[in-house]
Amino acid sequence: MSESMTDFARATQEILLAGQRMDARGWVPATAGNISRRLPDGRIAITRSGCHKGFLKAEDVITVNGGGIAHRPGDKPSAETLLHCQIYQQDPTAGAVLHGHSVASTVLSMIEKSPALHLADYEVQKVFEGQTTHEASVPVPLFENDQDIARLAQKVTPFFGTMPAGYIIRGHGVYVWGKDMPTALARLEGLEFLLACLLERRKLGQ
Ligand SMILES: CSCCC(=O)C(=O)COP(=O)(O)O
Ligand SMILES: [Zn+2]
Repeated sequence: MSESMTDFARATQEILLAGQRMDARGWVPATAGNISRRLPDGRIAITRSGCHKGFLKAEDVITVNGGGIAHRPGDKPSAETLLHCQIYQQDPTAGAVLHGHSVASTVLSMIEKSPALHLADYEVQKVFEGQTTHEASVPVPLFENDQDIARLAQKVTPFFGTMPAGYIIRGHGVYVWGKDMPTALARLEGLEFLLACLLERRKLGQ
């Protein structure tokens, strides 16, 4: 097996396990969500469009170039591939990207009319990039949903460097990334925990 095949096989296993974990938490209902991993040679391993992320098979992971074009003709990558490519392009440290559609991210982003949610006073916010204290306020930008993913990506571009917890697409879901899959998963779990806390507090009228 060549070195690049080994990297792809390892990334594929990480993507399959991440899909199972996200499914177990209820964050990728039906065929929602997508998952990717940057390979050392610059290719991006990403889920095929339309697969259930809890039941991914190795053949459901394919590779695209930095512009989101599949290396193998006929392969159909995630409909949101350009958002993954954008993160890898804008953040050279990013090695894994996770996108989910949790109840909390969907409901909160539809209730909240301002352009961001703010996470403050929670110990868990230290899971995010550069965060060392609960005393900080971590903004999570909210972008309007758009079926034109290239146009949506343009709206996100100016925010890179200011999104330690990722971002949310209104009525749609979260995007989170990290240097590797464990880091991205930890950030997703941290963000989803905090969104669930915010939702509980809203229900309590706080
Ligand atoms: C049924 S969810 C609608 C599409 C979506 O938002 C998503 O995350 C999954 O799309 P993909 O093409 O990656 O399967
Ligand atoms: Zn989606």
